[in-house]
Amino acid sequence: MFDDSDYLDNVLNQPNIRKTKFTEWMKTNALYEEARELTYSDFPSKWVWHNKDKEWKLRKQRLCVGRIFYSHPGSGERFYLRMLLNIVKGPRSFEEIRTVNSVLYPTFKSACYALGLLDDDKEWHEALNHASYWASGKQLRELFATMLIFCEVADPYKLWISNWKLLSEDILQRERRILRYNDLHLSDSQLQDYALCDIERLLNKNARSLREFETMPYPNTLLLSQSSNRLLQEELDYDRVVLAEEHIKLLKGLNYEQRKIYDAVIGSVIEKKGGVFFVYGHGGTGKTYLWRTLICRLRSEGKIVIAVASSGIAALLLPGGRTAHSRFQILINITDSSTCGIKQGSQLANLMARTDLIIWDEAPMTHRNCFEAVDRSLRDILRFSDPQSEEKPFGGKTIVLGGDFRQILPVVSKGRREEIVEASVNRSSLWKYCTIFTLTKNMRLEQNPDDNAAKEFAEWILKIGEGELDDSEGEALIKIPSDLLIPHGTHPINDIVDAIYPELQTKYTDAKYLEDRAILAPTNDAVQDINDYIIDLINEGEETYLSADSICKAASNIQDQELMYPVEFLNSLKFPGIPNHKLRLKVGIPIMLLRNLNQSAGLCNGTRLLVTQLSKWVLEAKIISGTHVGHKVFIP
Ligand SMILES: Nc1ncnc2c1ncn2[C@@H]1O[C@H](COP(=O)(O)OP(=O)(O)OP(=O)(O)O)[C@@H](O)[C@H]1O
Repeated sequence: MFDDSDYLDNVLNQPNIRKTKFTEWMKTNALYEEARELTYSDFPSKWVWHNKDKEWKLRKQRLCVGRIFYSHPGSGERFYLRMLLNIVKGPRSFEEIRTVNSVLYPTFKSACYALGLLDDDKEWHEALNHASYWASGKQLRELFATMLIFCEVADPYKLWISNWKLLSEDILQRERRILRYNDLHLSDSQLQDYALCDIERLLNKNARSLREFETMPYPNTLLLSQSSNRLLQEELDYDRVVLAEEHIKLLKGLNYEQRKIYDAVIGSVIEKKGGVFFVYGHGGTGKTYLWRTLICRLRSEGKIVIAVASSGIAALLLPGGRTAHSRFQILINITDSSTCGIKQGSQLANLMARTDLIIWDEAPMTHRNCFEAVDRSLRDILRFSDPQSEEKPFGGKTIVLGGDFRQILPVVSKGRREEIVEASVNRSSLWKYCTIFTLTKNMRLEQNPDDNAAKEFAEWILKIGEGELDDSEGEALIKIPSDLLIPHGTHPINDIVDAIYPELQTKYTDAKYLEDRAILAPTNDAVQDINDYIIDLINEGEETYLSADSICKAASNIQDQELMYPVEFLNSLKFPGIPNHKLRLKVGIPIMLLRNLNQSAGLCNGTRLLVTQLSKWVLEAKIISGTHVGHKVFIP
């Protein structure tokens, strides 16, 4: 305490003036082991500040929430120190606050960066650099394209120009091999052109282009034009002999119901009659098997089949499958008068014009507006080559929709039951054109006819779908048979992990063991608890990844929004589909991707992978589910 009239020197020389809550916090950390388990923001939850003695003492009662004074991002080191105080536990000095993984950093900002808390291009430079120890030039180009699409790189040109040598290190050898000319020499600008060409193609597969990144150079158009019909080429680039052989095998296996559908669809394609078919069958009735038979037959004859599914993970089960949204360029915010983003005269429009069959799996999951948008777009594109197309559903193409209405219906945000039903494909004006086929025989059970438990389960689940377990309309309580439940004792997480992953510590390196099991949890918090528990069981070095969260400046014009949303608040937010601020990983653990990173490489929302190497800025993982099992990929 001091008065206005006191001399400044006297005030500054008071014995307690140098003791602040903050400096005493570090002193307390030095004195008490138990104090060192808390961050500065958590400290008041267990310790209380005694202003008279200028001392922190252990709290005896009541819980308390700590709050650190706000510091504006423009205030430099103070802002970064504040950021660290939400993370660092128990430091005894300023130096310890700036120490990350035993390295003392010169500034709080550089320590924040080392922890991955800053959104800065330096991290993408380092990710490419780290990955170059493990990855080939081709894999690095894929990583670079992923960064351009998903990582909001601030200066793509700088990233390119500082790393182009790494990104093109395999190109000279590749071209020598292709041209069978061992003395081939390529100049730096030619090497850059080839690498940029590859990157442009990778971006095109995700409906993006280098042209969108203003500072990035565009490759020599002559080189690119060698693959001008890339989309068509991709769809025609199948080994017809292998497909023909596979088709013979699959065709022999078709059951009566599948064969009837096969004949109807093939007839429609061959006679170019067009038509909309809907194949309705519950899980295991052989829809995917039927799609594969149709696809093998037509592709082996050089015909084009576009195979799409409503979700990325279902698309992976189809040979050459993509999500419907990405293949048809369907808008995310779709209305009942939308069309797709397919431009007349574009490669995609040409591909559509040449398409013989469209297969759309899991159709009941998709909003009817999407089918109607594709229908409108196809009529519009095809009327140039055949004016009558405008009058025909889907412009006269043959289209097969498949799925099961007992499973997931379209997601209507905060929608009531009627709204969800109204959004389904069978409420669309196109439904009247549909020829409906039903598959009833569970072929999955046929493979193990003696597995009575599987049979009972399949019957039970079907009864739920048919509403036969309860008479009530709408919501109902379903009693789960006791043999399907995991009995739990005092530690439910331990019980569920033990039941699903027995002997985890010895078996976690076995990809098959991991591929066959999964725990589904209803909330992110439950996922976090289970993940933390499992990660602690695995005896490997751990790497922690923190997100760099900030408010999108374009999203609103509110002044002082940094003040309203301090960083630790943003970090504490948890959203479905987005990992929490802190992600703990170890080599050997299975992970699931939450974005459609690169569908043609099998990387989509739901793909399961096994972590094989970890660096601070990039991780290497092996795919363990879908069509690209065994492939190694790099994720920034
Ligand atoms: N005609 C058939 N001959 C032999 N095996 C078949 C046949 N039809 C399906 N199967 C096999 O039965 C299993 C289930 O089939 P499939 O995956 O095609 O069913 P589905 O209807 O797509 O199932 P879900 O809806 O659960 O994805 C697969 O292992 C598949 O290989």
